[in-house]
Amino acid sequence: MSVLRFDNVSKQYAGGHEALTDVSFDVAPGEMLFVTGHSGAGKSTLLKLIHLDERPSRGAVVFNERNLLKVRGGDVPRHRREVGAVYQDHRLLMDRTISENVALPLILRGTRRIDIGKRVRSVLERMGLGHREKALPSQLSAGEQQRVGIARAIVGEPRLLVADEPTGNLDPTLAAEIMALFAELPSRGTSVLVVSHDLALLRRMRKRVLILDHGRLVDDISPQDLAE
Ligand SMILES: Nc1ncnc2c1ncn2[C@@H]1O[C@H](COP(=O)(O)OP(=O)(O)OP(=O)(O)O)[C@@H](O)[C@H]1O
Repeated sequence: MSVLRFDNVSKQYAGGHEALTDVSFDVAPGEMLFVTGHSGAGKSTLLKLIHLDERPSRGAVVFNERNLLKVRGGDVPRHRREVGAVYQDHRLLMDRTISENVALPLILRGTRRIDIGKRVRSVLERMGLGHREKALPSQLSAGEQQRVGIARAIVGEPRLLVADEPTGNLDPTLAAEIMALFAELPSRGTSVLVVSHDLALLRRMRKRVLILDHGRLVDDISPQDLAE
């Protein structure tokens, strides 16, 4: 069983541009992998299809054995709660405290108040932010803000975490720290798919790498091949 499967997926935008062509791959439970490629290769489009910001023109995106084409408009928010997302610009609510930001997905899900408190504290501890619960995002460094974004994405224990250039604006030490946090998630049952064009990072991480070129999946490199 896979967490995510792309079956011959193509995506043509309204203007006629084909951003993805016949893309097929599987993500296993507890797997971490990267997607890379030149600017315009189709990386963000691939994430948009997973997040249901866009729908495929042909083929199927299957998440947890459910064809996402069958997810109707009203069920899209529920699907999005099953997929944690981390962005380069982390999109925190600037007028809410760190713990309020992290609690948001649980509040939306209707989790009991007492459980929300426990889970938020626990995930903030894991991210090394236990002492900043009451701070506002503007009082944190860029790396800390990014960790809050990750805490918010994983607090609901999603089956899959997707991240779009999550270390793009961080220095190499902080980037390595964030990647180490991601690398821990598979052992907790969350698969992780990271879009990055940082080749040095990809080599260092030694995880599976999918390479997109003009919308086609041209390579699927296993960690063993990378290590050679
Ligand atoms: N809404 C849209 N309408 C029309 N064309 C689009 C749309 N979004 C993306 N495209 C085109 O689809 C192609 C793939 O775009 P996409 O954003 O997926 O690439 P990317 O690999 O994420 O690029 P980057 O690394 O620069 O973010 C590009 O040629 C882009 O211009």
